[in-house]
Amino acid sequence: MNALEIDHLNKAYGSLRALTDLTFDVHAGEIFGFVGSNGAGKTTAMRIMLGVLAADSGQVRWKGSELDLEARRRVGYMPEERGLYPKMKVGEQLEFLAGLHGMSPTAAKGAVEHWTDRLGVGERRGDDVEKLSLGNQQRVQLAAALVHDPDVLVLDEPFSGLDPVAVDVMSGVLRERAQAGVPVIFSSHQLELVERLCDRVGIVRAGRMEALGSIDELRATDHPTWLLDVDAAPDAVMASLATLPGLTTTPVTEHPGQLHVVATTRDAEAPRAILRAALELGAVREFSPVRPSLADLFRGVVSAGEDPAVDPSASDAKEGAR
Ligand SMILES: Nc1ncnc2c1ncn2[C@@H]1O[C@H](COP(=O)(O)OP(=O)(O)OP(=O)(O)O)[C@@H](O)[C@H]1O
Repeated sequence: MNALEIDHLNKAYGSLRALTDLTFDVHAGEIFGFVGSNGAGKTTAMRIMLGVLAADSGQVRWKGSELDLEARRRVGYMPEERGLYPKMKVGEQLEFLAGLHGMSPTAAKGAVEHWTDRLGVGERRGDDVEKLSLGNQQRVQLAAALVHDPDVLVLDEPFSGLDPVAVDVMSGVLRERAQAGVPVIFSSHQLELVERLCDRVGIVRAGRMEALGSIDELRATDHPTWLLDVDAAPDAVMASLATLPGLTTTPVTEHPGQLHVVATTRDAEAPRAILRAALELGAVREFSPVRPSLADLFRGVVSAGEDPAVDPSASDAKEGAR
């Protein structure tokens, strides 16, 4: 099987369970988005995939065989902590790293020229890494992950801190690598980007894989939601809908007067019942299904595990502070 398989990984740091039975695979040629709140376990899982951290149990396989040291040389990895030597020249450093992956000096030089040009840092090959802006250092870091033409790409937050042009360049490179048959997995908190770029997504919460699939597959398992705008007092609409079974209604913060109606059970009759109840109160200005974004789906998955006693805005504040 041409896939990177992550099979029942468990990992604890002392008494903290960082991963619990984490299982998923990334197929050859697909871009997989690995998302989750801060501390959900993404970096831990990616470090285990690379072999820089040992799992307590579970396996990582590539093409059906456990990833051994030799196979790991064929993986391109972009670590979250970034790992470039600040006082070494960009070109020399990349050639050195390519050599560690077994490339000849001539092949390494050609590959370094190719990738630095492709990633827009060709002009900086003769500069020390520390003289580059953080975004350009990140482009060099991606070049380091790509320079040995890896069979698998594992990238920890490759898009954080990049300007929109660099995001486009990086997205183009990942698409191109996937089209060449490479499984690409990357973590990110930029959910719009993940939604745009990825074939499949995995949402982790507290070390467990809580949702897995294409965005459309995740939408299909989500609770159907409608936007409702009635010419009547919102409180009266909410009170009326509260009498119907299996529905929860919340005001849309950005648009006073509009409501989101969520069906907590799947009932084909629900839209008709909502519309009937609304029409009894006033003219219906809008009634339409809401297509949840990945950010909406993510919030649903994360809030499903929240302790109701905990103020949910606290975790938003943490996300926003990143
Ligand atoms: N070396 C370590 N020692 C102890 N605990 C650790 C260590 N590394 C990570 N952890 C803990 O393990 C959990 C998972 O951390 P991890 O860095 O894998 O999460 P993450 O999903 O990558 O988070 P972020 O999005 O913030 O980068 C967190 O609770 C973290 O505090």
